Amino acid sequence: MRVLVCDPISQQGIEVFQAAGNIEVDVKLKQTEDEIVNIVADYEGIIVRSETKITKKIIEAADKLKVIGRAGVGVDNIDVEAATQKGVVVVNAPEGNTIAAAELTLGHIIALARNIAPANDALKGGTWARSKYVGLELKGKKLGILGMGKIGSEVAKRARAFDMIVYAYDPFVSEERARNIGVQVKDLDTVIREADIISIHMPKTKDTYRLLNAEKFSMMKDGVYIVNCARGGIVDEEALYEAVTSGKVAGAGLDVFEKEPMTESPLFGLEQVLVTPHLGASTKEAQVNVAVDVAHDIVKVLRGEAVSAAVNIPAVKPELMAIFKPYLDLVERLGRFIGQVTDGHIEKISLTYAGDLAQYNVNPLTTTILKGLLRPTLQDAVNYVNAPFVAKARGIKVTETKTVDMDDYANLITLEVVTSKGTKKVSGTIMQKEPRFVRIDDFSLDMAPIGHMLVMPHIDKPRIIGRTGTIIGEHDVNIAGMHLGRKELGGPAIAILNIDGTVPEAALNQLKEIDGVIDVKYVNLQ
Ligand SMILES: NC(=O)c1ccc[n+]([C@@H]2O[C@H](COP(=O)([O-])OP(=O)(O)OC[C@H]3O[C@@H](n4cnc5c(N)ncnc54)[C@H](O)[C@@H]3O)[C@@H](O)[C@H]2O)c1
Ligand SMILES: O=C(O)CC[C@@H](O)C(=O)O
Repeated sequence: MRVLVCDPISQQGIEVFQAAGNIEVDVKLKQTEDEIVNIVADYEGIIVRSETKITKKIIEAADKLKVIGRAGVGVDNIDVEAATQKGVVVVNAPEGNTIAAAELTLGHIIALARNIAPANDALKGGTWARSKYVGLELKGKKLGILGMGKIGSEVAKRARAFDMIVYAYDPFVSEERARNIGVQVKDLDTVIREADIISIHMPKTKDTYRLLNAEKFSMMKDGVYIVNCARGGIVDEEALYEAVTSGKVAGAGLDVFEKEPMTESPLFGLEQVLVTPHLGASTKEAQVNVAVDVAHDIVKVLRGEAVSAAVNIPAVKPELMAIFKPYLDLVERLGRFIGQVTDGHIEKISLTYAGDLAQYNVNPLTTTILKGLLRPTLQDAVNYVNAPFVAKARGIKVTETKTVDMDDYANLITLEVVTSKGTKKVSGTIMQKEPRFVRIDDFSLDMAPIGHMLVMPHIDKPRIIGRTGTIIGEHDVNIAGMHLGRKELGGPAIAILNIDGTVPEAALNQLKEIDGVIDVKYVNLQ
């Protein structure tokens, strides 16, 4: 078998293939898409870091390809969907560079606070400028961490060692876990308003793209520092330039950029901006870790063994697959649904399997529910293999209850999620081979969990549904179906509307204003 290495990786990673015996390695760096397309049909495996993009065109030309390995965390340079469609496993190395990225972040923070880069430039240019470069002490300052995952947590621990007050914004971090490492969980706007230094450690997703923009900069303290060692694009670079030149932002440390490689930017002309060329993972130790981790997983995939960090393949044993197959789709939808209707930090997830399924090891179903639930926020960082680990690492308690007694359905799966803002529950089953939701909170209903929906808990009274239809119609959104559930006349009720597309924010706000409507959530289960 042959593995193509497209970006430089540590020699120890290559030695893993040599030790495996029957795997030949070709290192071909800095190739264009077309050059890779021309040779990729000869390879069973590919390894990249962040430079080379493994596009749909490459994947489609890769007839023998079984696995793509990312020596690092982010798989945003790999078309995972195209790989999944072609049955190619994508593996990454999610932990090997955590410390390296956390340490570089601290490097940026200290360098900004003490003007190390401009003072260095001035002195080497012949200027002994002591009063110009008076800095700030970190002790007692508030560090606002956006994204308290692996790297954010390590940054927090190190900041606590500097006696900083650490605030974190991350919907998937429990307050208990944050407390254990001395971090206070806050909402986004509080972190933005109160932090002296803001450091980004979240993935780049549609929710985080340009999260720090002109509006957010205007809310910040005067003289705030911004550090981004996560992904380019989370900070709006033009807005940052304006904020630094206006003096709102005292300085910024950037390891990542919206377009990479980035060699020219107006930001490079500002002495308050410290830049590094995506060096977060670039330590000898991290490069050995990620290359060795990903090489071991590639060898396992090529040998047909289970892997620890598959990004796109469910870990379901073949003999259980036939039984679980219809339920995997159902439970993923249960998870995705709850993931989009809950507010607040998730504290506890309870799963109940009632009926025939209770006699089996339902781990694959639980993992799939967790993956569905965490995916809207964590995106590629959570997969079928690591979802339970990711939930545990965030201090989320997961309990599983099984009961074979079930009167109404052959099987009923119930997912209940307790967050800092309340409890939400949804139950589903398979009817005539199709997934159905049959209970939401305490309301019985029967609906196909597909497509776009509006979920509206409300008080059962006239004019709510009519007014809803008018508002949705005014925004040119077509209603395809509707499901209502209520317990008693005039009491709490729920309306689920199937709609033919997304709903503008303005429509959601108008719907929330209707007298009797308790909440409105847009849910996408496409
Ligand atoms: N500069 C580098 O070389 C380098 C090296 C390693 C990782 N990274 C990047 O650093 C980032 C963090 O990596 P990690 O290993 O800690 O990942 P992680 O998955 O452990 O943590 C990411 C955290 O972000 C949170 N999050 C996701 N969406 C959010 C949102 N909308 N709002 C708030 N929080 C949100 C998640 O809940 C999670 O806890 C990633 O973007 C990764 O690609 C960069
Ligand atoms: O490969 C690199 O050096 C960057 C890695 C880093 O951005 C990651 O996501 O792991």
